[in-house]
Amino acid sequence: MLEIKNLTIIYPNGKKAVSDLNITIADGDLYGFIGKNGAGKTTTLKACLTIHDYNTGDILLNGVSIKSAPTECKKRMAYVPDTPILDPNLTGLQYLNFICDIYNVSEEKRKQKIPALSKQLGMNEKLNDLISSYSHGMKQKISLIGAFIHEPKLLILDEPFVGLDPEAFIQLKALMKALCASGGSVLFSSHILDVVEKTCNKIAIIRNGELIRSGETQEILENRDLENVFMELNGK
Ligand SMILES: Nc1ncnc2c1ncn2[C@@H]1O[C@H](COP(=O)(O)OP(=O)(O)OP(=O)(O)O)[C@@H](O)[C@H]1O
Repeated sequence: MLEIKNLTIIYPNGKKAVSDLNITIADGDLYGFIGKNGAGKTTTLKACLTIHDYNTGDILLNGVSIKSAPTECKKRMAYVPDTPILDPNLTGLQYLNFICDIYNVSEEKRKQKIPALSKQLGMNEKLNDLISSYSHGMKQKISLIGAFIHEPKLLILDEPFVGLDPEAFIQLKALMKALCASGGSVLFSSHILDVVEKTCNKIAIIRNGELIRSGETQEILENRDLENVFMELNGK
C-alpha cells in the first residue's frame, strides 16, 4: 500500500506544484491519475520514487516513509517515465539484464520472463539491436519490460500509453491488470480518459496541484462518462 499524505511540493523557483495531496493506493488497485497539463501529476509520481523531494507531508510504502528507507522502498517499485532515458550503447537485452542484475532477478526467471514479456510487447526480434536504433515506442516498450520483469509490488507509470502501437496498448493493459490481480498495484497518469475509465478501479483528479476528486471509479462516474466528469470538475 502506498499512502500519499498531505503532500506539498514547492520547486526552488517558488512554484507550488502539489498542495496538501492525499491519495491511498491499496494492494490490487489499478489507479488512474488525471489532470490537465501542468496539474502536478509528474511531480507527484516522481516524489513517490524519491526523485523529487517534498516540503511537507509524507509518502509511505507499507507504512514506511520512503524518505527513511528509500532503497528498500525502491526495490519494491518500478517506474517508467513519459520519456524513458536509456543508455543508447546497450542492446535491449543488455539493458534488461542490467535491470535484472539491479533487482536480483534469478537466471531462471530471466530465461522465462525476458522472452515472454518481449514477445507480449512485440520486442522479441529487437532485443539484440542497439537502443540507439529504437523508435520512441520501442524505447517505451523496453522500459516497460524492464519494469515488469522484476515483479514490483507497485508500478508507477507516467503516460504509459503514449507512442505505443495498438497491440502493445492492449497488452500493456493486460499486464497491468495481471499485476494488480496478483496483489500488486499500479498508479499511472494519463490523458486518455477512455482508458482510465475502462481500466481503473480507482481514479484521482488533480487541478493546480490540488486533489479535486478521488475514489472508486463507479462512485466518481455516477453513470456519466469520465470526459463529462473531468470537464465539469475543471469548470467547463
Ligand atoms: N523543474 C521545475 N521547476 C519549476 N516548476 C516546475 C518544474 N517542473 C514542473 N514545474 C511546474 O510544476 C507544475 C506541475 O508540473 P508537472 O510536470 O507535475 O505537471 P503534469 O500534471 O505532469 O503535466 P503534463 O500533463 O503536462 O505532463 C507546473 O506548473 C509546472 O510548470
